[in-house]
Amino acid sequence: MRIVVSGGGTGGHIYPALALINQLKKRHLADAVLYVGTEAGLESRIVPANGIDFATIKVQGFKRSLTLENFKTITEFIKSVGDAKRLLKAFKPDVVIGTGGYVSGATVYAASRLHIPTVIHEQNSVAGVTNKFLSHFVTKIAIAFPEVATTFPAKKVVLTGNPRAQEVADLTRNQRLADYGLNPVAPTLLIFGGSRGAPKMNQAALDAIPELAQANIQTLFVTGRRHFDALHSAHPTMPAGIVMVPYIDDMPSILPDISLIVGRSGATSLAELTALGIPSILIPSPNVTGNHQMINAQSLANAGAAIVIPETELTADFGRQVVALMQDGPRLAAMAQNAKRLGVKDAADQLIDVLQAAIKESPHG
Ligand SMILES: CC(=O)N[C@H]1[C@@H](OP(=O)(O)OP(=O)(O)OC[C@H]2O[C@@H](n3ccc(=O)[nH]c3=O)[C@H](O)[C@@H]2O)O[C@H](CO)[C@@H](O)[C@@H]1O
Repeated sequence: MRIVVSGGGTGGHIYPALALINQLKKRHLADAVLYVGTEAGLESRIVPANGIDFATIKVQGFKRSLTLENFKTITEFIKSVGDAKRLLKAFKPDVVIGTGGYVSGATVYAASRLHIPTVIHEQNSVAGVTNKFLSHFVTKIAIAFPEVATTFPAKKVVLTGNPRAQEVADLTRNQRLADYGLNPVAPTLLIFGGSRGAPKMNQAALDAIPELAQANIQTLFVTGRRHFDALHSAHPTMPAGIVMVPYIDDMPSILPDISLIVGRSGATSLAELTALGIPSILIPSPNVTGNHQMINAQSLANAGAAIVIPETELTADFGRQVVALMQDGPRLAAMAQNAKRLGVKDAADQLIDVLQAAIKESPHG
């Protein structure tokens, strides 16, 4: 199939799109692929680095209330849709999929106006603004959490899971922690605040470091690119066994060697850690639509796969809590098993089925 994929802004929208493309390629179903993103989003670095054709359009986000700014945004949106239409007319895709972010709003909407079959993938337990808007125009809607189904027109919805889960599901330990100067066989804690990093999370990590060091807990602390320089100047050296880095370019290479994750509860991260069966302590971001990170996290906590700590309830005891769990082998093993039960190991194949159904359903398909 000829496919246009669009999703951007943040890793949580980009990595599922890349996982889908990889699986299409693996199954020799990708005759031609074009990724449409923005220059400003993380996708402009990540997508070309993965050897995928990348085109950009300019988009601006909507404010949630009606402001003068939104009038400008609407004009911008109409312009973005025009730009997207030009790209689509030239590329002639059989199907267009949006994985979230404003850029997917313009691209998928443009496709629907051109009567090209369209699919959106909603990673979260609460729908984002873009996907809510697009749900009225698209052919099919793929979801990863059953809770979100009722937000969308029922006959379009298919539960597929997150394709990134399939990409990592069969990975096994490969001792790549050595690339970061860590002992590749020691139990390891990974701390990261989603794809962009989170200052509150970084602070909690810094506060916990003396305790982690004292307990000899090997730790990989990922700050997020834009926070690294300031943190590194303030803390130029870390205790032995603790490594601070800005970003992990190839997360799947290290995840199988991680014993515990302390992180935000972005949907794509959760898809990865359930597919692999990694226990976690989740501190949901409170700054997201419909508090969806809390709902994402609770679905893992309810299954005994994760411990949830609301950001407002982080205390000076946090470091001790993390150390205690890292030292509790049986509990970690039970949480790992419970996490693995939630993983959807064929999510990319299920999403490909949805793409094929969308193409078939279209009068031009
Ligand atoms: C603040 C915000 O709006 N966050 C949203 C964003 O999160 P965010 O972009 O943080 O997304 P997720 O936590 O879902 O996924 C992060 C992705 O980035 C990867 N990664 C992360 C760090 C790193 O150093 N290297 C790396 O490759 C992870 O392995 C994962 O694949 O999109 C998610 C998916 O729609 C939402 O659920 C989140 O609520």
